Amino acid sequence: MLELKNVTYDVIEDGKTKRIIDHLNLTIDDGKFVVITGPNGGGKSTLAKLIMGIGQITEGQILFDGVDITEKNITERANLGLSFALQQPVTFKGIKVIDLLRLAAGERISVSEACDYLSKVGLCAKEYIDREVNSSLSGGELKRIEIATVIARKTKFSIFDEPEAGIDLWSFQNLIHVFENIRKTINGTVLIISHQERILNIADEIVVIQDGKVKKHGSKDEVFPELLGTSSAINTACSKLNEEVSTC
Ligand SMILES: Nc1ncnc2c1ncn2[C@@H]1O[C@H](COP(=O)(O)OP(=O)(O)OP(=O)(O)O)[C@@H](O)[C@H]1O
Repeated sequence: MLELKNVTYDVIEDGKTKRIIDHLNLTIDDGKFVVITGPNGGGKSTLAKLIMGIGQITEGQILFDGVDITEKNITERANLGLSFALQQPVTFKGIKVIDLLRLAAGERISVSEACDYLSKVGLCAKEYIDREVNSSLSGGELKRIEIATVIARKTKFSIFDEPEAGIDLWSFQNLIHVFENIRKTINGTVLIISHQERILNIADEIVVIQDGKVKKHGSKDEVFPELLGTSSAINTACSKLNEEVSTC
């Protein structure tokens, strides 16, 4: 279980304190598939990073399985079972895709196992397995490779920050199947930041973050209808429109 208690995060901008996360309380139970959504700039990515230890909270407490991880660094949190796929994935010059997947899995997995992870995220494995994880890969390819590494880690708690970002509409259809599959097969907890209706639609719970606070948290059936007509719904409508235009 992940518990955020009174979590506050301030930064200094132009000499002034800017509050990004504001006394936020949130509990995420084990084994849940939770989607965080909300307006741009509401604090979702910042919150995900703070859970992973990328940045130190100003006030409050973060507990993971009852252990206070507030002061723990990224490596310690990763070792306790947290994984994170960034909104903007990073490159690893000199490291091949297969090496990265082996590092993520924590063992020397076979080429065929590594290929399975790549296939899960819709990549034609043999074309990528020996590629270097550098800037020669497109944003969408890097994103999918990063998602594959998080799947390979098989940790208790996986965070995906906007997995749809930078992924084309055709691959997005595959990605939905990836997350539907993760939902069915994963033993741990999954926390996804997303604006996409199809991802929101497979959630157990939806959390709406706005102005650094939890505006709403409840079951999908409770929260989802209220989101219709908001930016999330508009994003979806735009995606559908783009899809129609591109198939013309
Ligand atoms: N280090 C920082 N210094 C100043 N402002 C910051 C910093 N980090 C985040 N912010 C601001 O905090 C707010 C929340 O940012 P964040 O990226 O968490 O939003 P978000 O909800 O993930 O948005 P989006 O849906 O657009 O990805 C934004 O206004 C952002 O500009």
